[in-house]
Amino acid sequence: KNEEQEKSHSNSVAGMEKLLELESQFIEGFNNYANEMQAKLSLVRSFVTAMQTEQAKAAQNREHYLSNPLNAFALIRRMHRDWIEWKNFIEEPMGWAQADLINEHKDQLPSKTDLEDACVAMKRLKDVYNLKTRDMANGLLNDIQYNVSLNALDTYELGSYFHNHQDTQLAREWFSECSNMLLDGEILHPITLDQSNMLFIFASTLVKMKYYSVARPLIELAMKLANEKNTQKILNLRGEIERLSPNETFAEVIAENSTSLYQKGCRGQFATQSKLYCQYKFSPAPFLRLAPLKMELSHLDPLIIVYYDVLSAAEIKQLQCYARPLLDIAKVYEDGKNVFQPVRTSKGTWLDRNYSNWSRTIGRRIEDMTDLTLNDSAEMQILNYGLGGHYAAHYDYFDFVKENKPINEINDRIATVLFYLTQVDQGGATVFPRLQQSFSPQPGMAVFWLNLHDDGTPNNQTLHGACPVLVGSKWVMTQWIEERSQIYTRPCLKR
Ligand SMILES: O=C(O)CCC(=O)C(=O)O
Ligand SMILES: [Fe+2]
Repeated sequence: KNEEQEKSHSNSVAGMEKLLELESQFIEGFNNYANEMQAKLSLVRSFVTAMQTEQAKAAQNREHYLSNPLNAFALIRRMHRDWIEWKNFIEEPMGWAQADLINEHKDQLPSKTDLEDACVAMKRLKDVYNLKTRDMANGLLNDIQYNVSLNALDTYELGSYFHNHQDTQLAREWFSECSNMLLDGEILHPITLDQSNMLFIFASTLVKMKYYSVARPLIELAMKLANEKNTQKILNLRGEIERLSPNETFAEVIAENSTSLYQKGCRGQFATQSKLYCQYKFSPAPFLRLAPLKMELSHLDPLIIVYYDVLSAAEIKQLQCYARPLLDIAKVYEDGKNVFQPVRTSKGTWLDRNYSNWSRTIGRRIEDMTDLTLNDSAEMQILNYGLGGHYAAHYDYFDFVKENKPINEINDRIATVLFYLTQVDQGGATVFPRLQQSFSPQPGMAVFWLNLHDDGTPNNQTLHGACPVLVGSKWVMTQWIEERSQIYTRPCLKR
């Protein structure tokens, strides 16, 4: 199970590039397979033609034909040798190299869990952004039409997943999309030759699941395409649908009025407040006199400050190059340890600030931005989100009160700095639902906020989350800053 989570293909867009590369190898293999078949086919065809010509010559008068010693000798030789060789030729296995190629990479292929995660991510996108199933299937995502659509097999997979997970309303919607595609002439399975039988099988599955109204038009089409062999069973199924369909139950469609503040934020529906003010930050480092930081005060309690152009394009490239080969499933802290949880779907890696000169520079800049020290703080974490990748609303502090820790062991995360390395085409905002604040990623921008009150207790107004990425590859870097080493510069105040 653990190993499977390490792979978790859908959890990072950059991580999925490996799959695309692998598929390109498979395609090349299949192309070779097709070429081999074609070569074999043309050999067979030319042999058949030659033999037919010979037969035609003989047909006029067989005895006369065979009375020529050349014809007689050739026939005997052919019948002794050639046909056996052709038999061997036919039996020669084909496509083994290609099958081996796939077999060798079997454990790099997405698992059942990966596919299920991907289905869950599709539902998350639908729910958070209030998308219609039909629009999703057709590549219309939040009013932007992409030149991409799902095919019948994709929609069938989603229908089956939601059916198996008791979401019959959603299952019906995806099966209906699948059915519409089939009625438009799409093929459900590329390896079936008998279209009518394929429709029959799909319709009987739908009948078993009690989606009679989705099955009905399919069975009509199957009837049209039927051959003698399957007419009777199609007729039987049609009868069954007529008999059962009055009992069909439709799940109640829940009116869309329960939009949470989090969802509103993700949809960009918070009233756009004027940010408090903007200024240049010239201190504490003398260097800032020359290159002040552009900051925008966004919220006072908890304090939230946004910085613009605080990472250069070159630094962003460095960070991504460093992280790309090291991406591993991101975890969350729970009961004293770090574990994988579906509330956080991304891949990431840690970066020691002392890794190199450029990382040290970034570390110093964080201290300038925050007026805090990073002594004893954890490493920086670089993250890349995947299909519908998100981080559900959470706090960055630990809340040791809940954990019953003695006071001298308490060292909480006083602040967070969240850098955006990329822009996200759609979705992927960071939302503070209780403050009704949302931030859309822009490369080089950073959000800094304090997680604790001045007396060191957790400020639950800092609840925040990363909205699912609808379209894009979202890269961020976070620095969680710890409390205790701030003692000389920022002593905690009594309430
Ligand atoms: O990626 C984001 O927008 C937020 C990430 C975050 O909250 C975290 O990593 O703690
Ligand atoms: Fe966070």
